[in-house]
Amino acid sequence: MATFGEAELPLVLVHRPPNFHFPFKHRLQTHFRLLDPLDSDPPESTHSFFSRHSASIRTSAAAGTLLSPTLGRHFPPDVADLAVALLIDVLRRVSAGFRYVRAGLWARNGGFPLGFKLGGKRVGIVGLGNIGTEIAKRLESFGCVISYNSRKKKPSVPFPWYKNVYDLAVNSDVLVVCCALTEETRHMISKDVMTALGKEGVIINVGRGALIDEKELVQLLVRGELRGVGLDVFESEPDVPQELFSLDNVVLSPHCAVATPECFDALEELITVNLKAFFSNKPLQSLVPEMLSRRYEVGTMEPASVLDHVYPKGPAMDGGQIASRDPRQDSYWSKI
Ligand SMILES: NC(=O)C1=CN([C@@H]2O[C@H](COP(=O)(O)OP(=O)(O)OC[C@H]3O[C@@H](n4cnc5c(N)ncnc54)[C@H](O)[C@@H]3O)[C@@H](O)[C@H]2O)C=CC1
Ligand SMILES: O=CC(=O)O
Repeated sequence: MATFGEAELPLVLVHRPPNFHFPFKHRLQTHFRLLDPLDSDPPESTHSFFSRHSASIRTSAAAGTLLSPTLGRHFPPDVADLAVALLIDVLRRVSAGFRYVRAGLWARNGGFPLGFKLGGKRVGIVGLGNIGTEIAKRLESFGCVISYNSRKKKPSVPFPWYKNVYDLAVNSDVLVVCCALTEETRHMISKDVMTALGKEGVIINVGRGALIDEKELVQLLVRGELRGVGLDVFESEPDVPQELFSLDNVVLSPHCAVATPECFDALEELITVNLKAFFSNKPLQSLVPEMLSRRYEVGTMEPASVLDHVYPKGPAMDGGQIASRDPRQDSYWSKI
């Protein structure tokens, strides 16, 4: 069995969802020695890798666990920009107009069907967290009327709150979906909710695909029972329902709302700073609630049980992040 104890660089065990491809891995490798169970052949779960190499990891100099919010403060503006871009595209038919021009239909057939105004639309935000707040800020400045649904009314927020997403849909022209995916929120945008939004309704989803009942969404679109949708996320990424490809009122992007080089640079910087602070016993730049940010000293706990301790119910892998089930938090993730 390999031993990791003699590595000169601090040893970091990477715990990531399979579909997160860690764009800055090479740069982090100049500071840390990364052990990524998913790079094993065949790929392994973090738990089994941890157990298998437990003895070596325990004798390495820096046994401990670091969990800290990483993207949190960097990505919401980028995700919000894409959500607004999708909404403007659906309403003003930007991509559809491009296809029309490119196919030579403008010259052949003349005028293109009118798009719809953004200003004045009643936008219901599903999940007014970091991203939802950025979206609200942007859309308010376009003259939209904002309201939201979340588990609880947020006392400092001026927008009307709807206790359930159905009532939010009844009172909205647009639903922007950006809440965390949990057992509770899976398929929260159900057929009933979409029907309540109505034939002139638009849905934008930058949260997670499974927040929407995708089969029902496709059926409603095929039957012309929604004005349009803009989707960055899908239930079985990267598989996208084929029916969507031929619909002109559908705008699709490949789960890239967060993916700007600026965001990844900031993320890499934050991860590096946090890991360096961790290895030199200094305070982290970004902290998670106490329960998740403990340091486990060598020998005080079996490494495998550290993960069980941090995720008492097991990590909720939702397709792009590790979401905590801790009810005190809205969502939590760590890319490392
Ligand atoms: N498309 C992309 O590239 C990205 C997508 N995301 C997704 O966006 C989600 C939201 O991110 P943030 O705003 O930063 O998270 P956040 O934790 O700040 O906000 C989540 C919001 O969801 C709400 N929420 C949770 N459970 C709910 C429920 N049962 N009903 C109604 N609302 C509920 C919470 O009240 C909270 O306001 C993430 O969980 C992630 O899935 C995040 C980053 C990038
Ligand atoms: O969807 C991306 C994420 O960081 O979450």
